[in-house]
Amino acid sequence: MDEWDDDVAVSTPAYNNKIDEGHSLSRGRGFSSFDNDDDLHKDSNGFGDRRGRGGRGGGRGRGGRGGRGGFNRDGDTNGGGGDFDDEDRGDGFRGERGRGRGRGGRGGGRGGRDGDGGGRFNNDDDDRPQPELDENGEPKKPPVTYVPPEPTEDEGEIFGSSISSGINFDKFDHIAVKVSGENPPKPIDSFETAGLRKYVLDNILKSKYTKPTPIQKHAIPIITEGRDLMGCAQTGSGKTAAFLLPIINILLQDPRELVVGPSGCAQPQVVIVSPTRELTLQIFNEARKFAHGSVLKIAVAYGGTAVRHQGDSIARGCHILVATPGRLHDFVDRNRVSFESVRFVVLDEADRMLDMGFMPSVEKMMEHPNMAPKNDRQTLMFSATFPEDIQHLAARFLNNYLFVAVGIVGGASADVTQVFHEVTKYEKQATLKKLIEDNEGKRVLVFVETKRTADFIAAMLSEQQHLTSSIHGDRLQQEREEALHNFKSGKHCILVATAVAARGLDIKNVDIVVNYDLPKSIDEYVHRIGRTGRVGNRGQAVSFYDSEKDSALLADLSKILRQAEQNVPDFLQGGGDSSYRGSKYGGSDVRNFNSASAATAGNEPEEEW
Ligand SMILES: Nc1ncnc2c1ncn2[C@@H]1O[C@H](COP(=O)(O)OP(=O)(O)OP(=O)(O)O)[C@@H](O)[C@H]1O
Repeated sequence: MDEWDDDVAVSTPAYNNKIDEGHSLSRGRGFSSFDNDDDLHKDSNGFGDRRGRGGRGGGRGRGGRGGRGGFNRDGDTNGGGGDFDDEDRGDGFRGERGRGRGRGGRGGGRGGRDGDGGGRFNNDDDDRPQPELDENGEPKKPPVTYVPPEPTEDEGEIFGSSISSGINFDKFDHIAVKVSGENPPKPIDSFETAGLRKYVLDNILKSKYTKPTPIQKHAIPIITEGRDLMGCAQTGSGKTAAFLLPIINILLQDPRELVVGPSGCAQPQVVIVSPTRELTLQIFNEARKFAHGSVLKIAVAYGGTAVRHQGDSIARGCHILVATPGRLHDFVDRNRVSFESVRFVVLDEADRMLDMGFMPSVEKMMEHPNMAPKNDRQTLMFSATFPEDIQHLAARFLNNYLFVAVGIVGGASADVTQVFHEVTKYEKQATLKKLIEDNEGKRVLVFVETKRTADFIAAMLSEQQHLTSSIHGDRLQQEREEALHNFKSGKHCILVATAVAARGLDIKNVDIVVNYDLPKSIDEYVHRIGRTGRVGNRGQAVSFYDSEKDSALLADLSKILRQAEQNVPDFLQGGGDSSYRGSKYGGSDVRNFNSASAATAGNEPEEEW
């Protein structure tokens, strides 16, 4: 047994120990009935009407901070916790987020056993085997033994992962771009004239990229010239390659010795962090793709997997390490990874990485005694959304950076048609069923608010013979990867997901994104609907608007719709001030650089934001 595996553990609920086979009521997921529309939404009071699931408790919501407070060092979000607790952050702090999420859920619920008064079933009478408890009264966690499949060596698979660009790809060139900061370099026109090495160019060719997207045109020379960058461009517009290509090119152009310290402590030259495991894995595969055939070694570290396996691979040395913050710090704390040789730090989904939940992990990394000071490294941040308050927070990690905004900072992809249905919570199930029936055979990604709803909806659709998977933070990592694989491969046409799948995931042929539950923030909405309509392909987003629950989002939604030149339904009209911190068309740099150093291309702004 690996000592680390003891420490980095997940809860393995009895109901949840199979790999993804789709969902079925008969598999004992603990749903006693589907006529519980009411029950499905009743949990917002934080009480654990768990209907026999026995595990994740009711202490979510406001009561959610009562538990362990989330100092799970792995940030291993497989490990139960509140119903919203999905991402792979490092030091917990989940309970401090706006909505009072929090790991407290784990302690509180247990079907009412702990006297929270909420549970319909009193588990005193429950003769099912109860989990063994640890010294804190928490269910003892079995070690994580999941070893993910080895990354493919098959060229066809390596280069076949990209989404082919769609009919609107050329329209990217008409989006206004604003670059601010001192002395920005000129954007490139083509990959061929960007001074990239042959390896990199060959791999671009094999990826079937014919020309750079706007963010790539600007980011490639900026990074190549050694500058720090905050890059903001719409979902599905190639931000990953915008940082990977120049970084890989520099590592090949100006190679430095690959260092592995005493007892296998790797010293990566590039550290890329992202908020979720699946996104981390995706970036890892993208990095392997663009570095294919070269000497560069790429490694990955994310939670929910056996630590020894990843540790062994990292200990062989890596130029590029792609990681979730929790697992990264685990390796750093155990002297398996050191920041001594770091040349580049990349925060993907940077606004998420810098919000309250992840900020402690990011600070810990950036301010680690081994980490090169910001003048001696390049720091790069990317996202489709970059609220101004987060930009202020980001600035302390950046050195005289350039800010690139392609289109409106935080704007939705214009290639996604956004449709809204006004529904009550009681009508959501029927509306979803009809939508799925009307779109038989289409690939549909359904977002819900809670893990519990994700399981419920997945089971409901499976019961109706729609092959469905679900992905959320209570599923084992193996199940999560299987679910995603089944959806990507088309084995299952429907994937029901919590916020864990909202950002970054690049899945081919997602026809429709459904917001069964609308998210709380407009940025989250933009990321979610951005899972379709990528690289110039058309997509559709259908959102269920429940005026009782979603009215706080109303002004933001109507603004986002107008910005994307889409119809605003009557029920979304009005709504007072938008909380959305949109800015002038083309985005805004909080440093208020005047247009002196701004390079603008494409259409001029039509609307003030
Ligand atoms: N220049 C290009 N030509 C054609 N396809 C491209 C190009 N650049 C990237 N792509 C493809 O576009 C898709 C989306 O890219 P990527 O995932 O990097 O988008 P993103 O901007 O990071 O989106 P998100 O904000 O959702 O994370 C990928 O499948 C990628 O392979």
